[in-house]
Amino acid sequence: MFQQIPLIDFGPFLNGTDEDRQRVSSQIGDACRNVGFFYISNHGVSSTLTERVYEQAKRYFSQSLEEKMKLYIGSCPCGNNRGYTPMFEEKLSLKGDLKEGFDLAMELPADDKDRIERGALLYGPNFWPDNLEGFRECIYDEYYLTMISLGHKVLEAFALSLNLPLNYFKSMSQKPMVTMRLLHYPPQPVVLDEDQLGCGAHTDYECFTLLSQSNQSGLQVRNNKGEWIHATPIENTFVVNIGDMMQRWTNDQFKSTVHRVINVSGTTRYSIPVFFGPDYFAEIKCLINDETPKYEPVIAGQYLTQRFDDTYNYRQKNSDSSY
Ligand SMILES: O=C(O)CCC(=O)C(=O)O
Ligand SMILES: [Fe+2]
Repeated sequence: MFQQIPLIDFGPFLNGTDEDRQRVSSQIGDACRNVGFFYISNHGVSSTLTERVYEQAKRYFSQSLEEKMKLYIGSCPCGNNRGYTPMFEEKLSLKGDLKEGFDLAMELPADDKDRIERGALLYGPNFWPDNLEGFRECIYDEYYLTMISLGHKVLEAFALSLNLPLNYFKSMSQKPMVTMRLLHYPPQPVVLDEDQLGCGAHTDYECFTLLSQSNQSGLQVRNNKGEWIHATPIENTFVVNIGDMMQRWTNDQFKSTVHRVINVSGTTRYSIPVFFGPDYFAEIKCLINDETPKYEPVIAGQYLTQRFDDTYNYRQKNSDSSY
């Protein structure tokens, strides 16, 4: 039963010896098995870069609704879930979430071979604003690509903690489905409508999430007693949490823990999650030897498409969930 979320120094994994990497991985493995959430410090991403991304997020969201709706996620040309999500569009709360977002993922051409020839429709280009100079460079060229590198390191730590070779996940994350979101939560009244939270109770869909939070608290994590534990922001850290694909992959060894956001800070809250999934065609199939698999194998991209279909208003007509 956890009462708090562990903080793990990731520096020795990045810069240390093999022994350091084993030690950090074992701390991470414990956190993944018992909590499903942990913070990492000394992750190598500069705080100045992160601050600049928040500045861009504020700049983006301060535009008029009309301007933002030009990039409405439901009208992105490739239908690959990129662009602007208005308030209440996402239905993790029954009445829709009290947040707006901007989604992007790996920049690939519209005629990407896997997309055209093999139906990997989540691949393709992003849906960028053309009126915000420097936005794309800061968000994508600098931050997104940095987070991809960090994500690969986290996958290495997961591999070691599962007694697998360090590079085990590498061949399955060459063209990874990594969605980054800029999120903006307006303050919400203290009297709560349980059906309308900043982000309703949910688990994440991919393998894991690297989350940066602004100074405002709001994120809560449910422990196995059903108590909500606050994931208070800690400066210069990322919150890392396991998603459903990793729980399936590890046959429930790693926990995809339920969490939600309620912004009662009285002020605006921003956060930047980066959801790290594997390649579209990676097979998510029990990787624990000598255990009976609890889940049917799934193709990662098909699984993720279904999860998006289930939560985004604009995709509801496609939805017929089997997960
Ligand atoms: O905003 C946050 O702190 C967390 C958001 C979240 O859980 C999500 O987008 O899946
Ligand atoms: Fe989440």
